[in-house]
Amino acid sequence: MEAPKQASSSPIEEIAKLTPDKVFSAMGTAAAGLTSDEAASRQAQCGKNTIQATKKKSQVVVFLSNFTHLMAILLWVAGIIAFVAGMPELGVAVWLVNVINGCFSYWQEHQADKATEALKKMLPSYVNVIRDGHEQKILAEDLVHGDVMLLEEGDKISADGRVVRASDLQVDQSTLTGESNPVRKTSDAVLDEDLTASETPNLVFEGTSVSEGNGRVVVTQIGMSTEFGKIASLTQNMGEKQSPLQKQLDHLTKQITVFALFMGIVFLVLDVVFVHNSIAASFIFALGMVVAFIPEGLLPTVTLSLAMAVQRMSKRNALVKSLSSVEALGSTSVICTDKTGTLTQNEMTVNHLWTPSREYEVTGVGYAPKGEVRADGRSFSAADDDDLRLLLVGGALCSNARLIEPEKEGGRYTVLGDPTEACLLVSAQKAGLDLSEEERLIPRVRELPFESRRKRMSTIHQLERPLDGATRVAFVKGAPNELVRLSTKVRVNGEVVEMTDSLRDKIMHANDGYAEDGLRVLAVAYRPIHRDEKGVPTSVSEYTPDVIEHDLTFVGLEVMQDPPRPEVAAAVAECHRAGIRVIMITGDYGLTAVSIARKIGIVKSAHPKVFSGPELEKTSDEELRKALEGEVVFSRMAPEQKLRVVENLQAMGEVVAVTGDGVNDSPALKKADIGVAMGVTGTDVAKEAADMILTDDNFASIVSAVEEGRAVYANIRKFMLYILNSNVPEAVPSAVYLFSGGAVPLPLTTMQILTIDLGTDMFPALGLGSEPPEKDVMNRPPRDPSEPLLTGKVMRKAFLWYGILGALSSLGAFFFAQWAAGWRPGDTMFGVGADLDPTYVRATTMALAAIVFSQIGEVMNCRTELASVFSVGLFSNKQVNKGILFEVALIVFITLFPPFQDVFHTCPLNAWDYLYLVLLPPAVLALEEARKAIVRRQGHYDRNGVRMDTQSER
Ligand SMILES: Nc1ncnc2c1ncn2[C@@H]1O[C@H](COP(=O)(O)OP(=O)(O)OP(=O)(O)O)[C@@H](O)[C@H]1O
Repeated sequence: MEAPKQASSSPIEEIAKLTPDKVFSAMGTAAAGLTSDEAASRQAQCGKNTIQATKKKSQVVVFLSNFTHLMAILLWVAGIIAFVAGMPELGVAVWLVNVINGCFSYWQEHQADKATEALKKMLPSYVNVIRDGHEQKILAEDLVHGDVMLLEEGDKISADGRVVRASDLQVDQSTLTGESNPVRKTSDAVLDEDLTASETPNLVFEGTSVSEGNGRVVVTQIGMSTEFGKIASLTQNMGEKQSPLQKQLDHLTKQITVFALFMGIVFLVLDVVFVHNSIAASFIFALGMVVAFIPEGLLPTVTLSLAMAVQRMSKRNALVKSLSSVEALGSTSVICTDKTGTLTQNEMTVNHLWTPSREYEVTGVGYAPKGEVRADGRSFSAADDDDLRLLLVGGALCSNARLIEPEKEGGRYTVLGDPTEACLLVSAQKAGLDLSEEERLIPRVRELPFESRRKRMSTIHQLERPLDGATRVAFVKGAPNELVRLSTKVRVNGEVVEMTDSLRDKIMHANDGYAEDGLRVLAVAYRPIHRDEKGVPTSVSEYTPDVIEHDLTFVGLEVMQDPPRPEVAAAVAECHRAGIRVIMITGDYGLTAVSIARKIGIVKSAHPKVFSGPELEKTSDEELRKALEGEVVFSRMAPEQKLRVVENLQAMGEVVAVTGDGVNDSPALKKADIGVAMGVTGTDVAKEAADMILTDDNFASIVSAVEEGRAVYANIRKFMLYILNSNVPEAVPSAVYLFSGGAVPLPLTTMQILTIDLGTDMFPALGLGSEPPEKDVMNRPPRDPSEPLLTGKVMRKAFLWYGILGALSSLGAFFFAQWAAGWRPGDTMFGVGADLDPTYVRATTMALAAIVFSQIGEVMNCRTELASVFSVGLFSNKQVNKGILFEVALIVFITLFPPFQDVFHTCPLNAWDYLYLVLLPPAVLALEEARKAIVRRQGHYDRNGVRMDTQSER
């Protein structure tokens, strides 16, 4: 083969002027594609087909941004004030808080970025090419110029290329041109010099997608030399948008910061008025309060817990594309799901064949062509029965799937392509047909591809031996009611007869019988095409469905089994417990749909409302919404109609997740709160429009993702509950000092408050972000998306319960130390007017240590909302355990070593002190466990927080 040429040396316009056969030689390739060796050598020369990321935001800028936001600036200023007020060690400490916080935030963001980057790599894109003479699936990044790429509806185009074969090929070029109407592409040479590249009808471009038809393309440009590569720098600069939760938190953080400033001013004034301290000393005191209240670390922790949830979801087969989807999943209230492949196994086996003259049984399971076709107590082969033969040949030749033989003896047969089509190949082989021989005798000359809207597909074949007097035939297969409607004749006992109403009834009666058993039925018909027929163009390339798909001769039915996935019934029941409705929207026939829906528990009533596509057209939005309030199944739906259902559900206030796989599903996927695309069978276009991709196409994975989504939200609440509650034990001792007019010396110094904020609180809090979903998380109704993150309930629990427990522990420790040294009520306390009094130092050390130890109990309390923490395992969260060890080590450390004792106003503690301290966590834990037990008993919940009496059904 001649030396490789990227079309950069032969301008794209030149390629457009060539006829298809010349294109091959110009690109050093052939209709049978490149050889693997040639492709490898071209890749070695020109590199991989990737769009290199343009310059990302500099890491230095990203790092520095963690030190320049509002809160950070406040802390910088606070440090300066401390210096000016003559407390340099405090200034250094405040700055240190800021630096550590900033580094920590940067690290968290970096982890979150890494997690999302890793996800992107989990969904590589593939392309079908011809190499070494046969069709293969390769990674898009391995495309080289000269590759012959096969395009089908829904494919994303992965390189620039010249079309060499097109069958109704239409391409959506909106990513390049902004024009959303699909553009028709042809393989003919283009001589018009005035066309721009994107206007040239025989060129296709990277980043665009096939909206209809199929075709073959010779790759002319890859990677950064494609048109898309050239403009990639423009699109890659689009920043990640903040999710609603992140926005809410940003806002909340600002509000709390303002509140902290307000509290600081109040404490300053009170200090001056009540304790008569100097303004400088009061400033320092107030500063401690401000720093204590500012919720540092809230936003990055939330970002990280969202990212961690995204990672956990990916392990459960759900790839989420943005962090905001995690939240929407948490509040999903309706899941609209299709049936085939999502609820069912999509491993089709034809188990019955039906013609107006006979019903056949087909034995054998799976895709192995082993089994037989039986009727009237004997085995039948295609050669025995003309109608049977036509049914099987028509079905098999009107298919694009391929059966792949197992590599090892005894292995499983697999399929390439649509399982609905693959099983037709299997049934034909079971009746003894040699399909490659049939393809040779009746070659396909054109395809009118399957469309969900038409619910059928046709292929046109050239005949050696005329059929019904014609030399061309169209095999049509599709939904039985559609084909019956389009048929004017029927094959009965080898003869062609006129279609009558009674024959129609007979066919539909047979169809309904199968459908009621949950079986999927496909009809096969044919249309002889006479050359001189009126209205039929002479050129096959001009055949359209309108021209071909009418006046059909009905042949028979292929009936296939597609059993529900075993895990789906439990997942549906889980949805119902979780207050989530499941609505089936399928292209399949109503009776089949209802039968499957009943088997998996989606419908329970005897006569659920069934809306078919055509019926929906005639229904007003008002009627539709009324129907949506009850049990309803949507059948024979065109993908476009999903959009209307989604819009109406959203108008009813529901948060909707919708599944889809085809090009036409995109509008509904985009409109949905959570668009869910199928990773295996979905088109690239659907995957691009979706928010989440199921790597196993399984409905149960959506439910797992919802569970994770709910857990994230719950964890963020737990985290906030924890970090807010410690504000109370930090503030109350200072308030006691203020309102006693200084008679009670300050139980916690400003440096000690910073110690809690800076060192001890952060790590256990982080651990709460990785708490796995609680057992009852799917037993609660969906979260109202408008509910604020910080509800009155959370604040009451944080401030009035956990916070007060912490404050009592801390004040108790302070007074305990004073009392142990001989102080009695009425006496002047140790430390009044004497900052370095040893008893006072011990008492403040105890006040500090008591907060840290009571926080150990609190973090355990925060881990579950209602369930006993023992039901999830007291030490089951490793992150929390590490956090606890860290905080205890830190507190022991700063009490033991003299330089730290000076800075933190601490001293070593004795055995009695430690006895007091170690009693705090169990006490705090026991009190909260008792409270939870009472609430559980009142509400009839079990130890796991799961309601015992009812399963909430909606
Ligand atoms: N490859 C095909 N060729 C011809 N007809 C088909 C093909 N696949 C499906 N059909 C027919 O078209 C109908 C609609 O198909 P569509 O893909 O929209 O939905 P579905 O596969 O039945 O189910 P779901 O919407 O739940 O995935 C099917 O019920 C079937 O009768």
